[in-house]
Amino acid sequence: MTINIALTKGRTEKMVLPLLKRAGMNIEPILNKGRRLIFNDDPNYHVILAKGPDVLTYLNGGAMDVGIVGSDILVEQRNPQYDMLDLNTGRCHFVLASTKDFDPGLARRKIIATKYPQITQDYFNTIGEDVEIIKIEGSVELAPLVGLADAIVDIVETGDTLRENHLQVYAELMPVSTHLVVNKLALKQKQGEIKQLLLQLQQAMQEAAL
Ligand SMILES: Nc1ncnc2c1ncn2[C@@H]1O[C@H](COP(=O)(O)OP(=O)(O)OP(=O)(O)O)[C@@H](O)[C@H]1O
Ligand SMILES: O=P(O)(O)OC[C@H]1O[C@H](OP(=O)(O)OP(=O)(O)O)[C@H](O)[C@@H]1O
Repeated sequence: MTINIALTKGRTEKMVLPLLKRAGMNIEPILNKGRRLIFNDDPNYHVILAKGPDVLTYLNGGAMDVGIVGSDILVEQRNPQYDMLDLNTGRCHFVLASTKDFDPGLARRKIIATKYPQITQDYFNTIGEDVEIIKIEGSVELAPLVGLADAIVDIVETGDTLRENHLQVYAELMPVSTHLVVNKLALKQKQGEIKQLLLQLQQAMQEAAL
């Protein structure tokens, strides 16, 4: 049976494709995709390219069997499917960051800007602090610089974006990496095929580490 895979397009796609190739998938059509979004060339694997948050929507709706998506999105959306494998790519982490003059002990209720309101709420619940959260869609680093927020919760990889915008880290939250998730029903119906894919990916990861 064909496995239907929803792959997060953009950054995740670029990082994961070499691993999928190593695992035996023909990634040429995706590399030369133009504006195509569906790849049915291989009878074993059909691949769609979607935005990260939508990858889970396709899985939850039963339209896709397998999703390849960042753990940031899995945590933010409270992923109800099976988280089967950490693909060990897309490694970065969440931080609380702000300008150098930010006072973490500020007496009033802080305003925090983020693309990830749930993760931010969870963090401040854990440390027992009540904050106002403003949802931002991108370039979150702008918010404390222009006075929209006191601080941000965002992803950091190299730290270049923080550095070049004169922001600093005040707390490290949690690590992030790309994961493979499987729709619960699909795992029952296509158990053999999905286990085989997991095995191939694990082997490919081991080879890549050598
Ligand atoms: N700086 C980073 N370094 C490594 N991985 C990252 C970084 N930023 C985000 N990621 C991971 O890559 C996934 C996709 O990144 P992101 O949401 O930035 O999309 P994108 O491909 O840049 O496209 P767009 O910003 O247009 O939505 C995230 O869900 C996260 O898991
Ligand atoms: O530590 P760095 O290596 O600089 O990476 C961190 C940046 O990468 C992500 O943004 P992205 O490039 O996805 O753009 P966005 O602001 O539109 O989300 C993240 O939100 C940071 O802004």
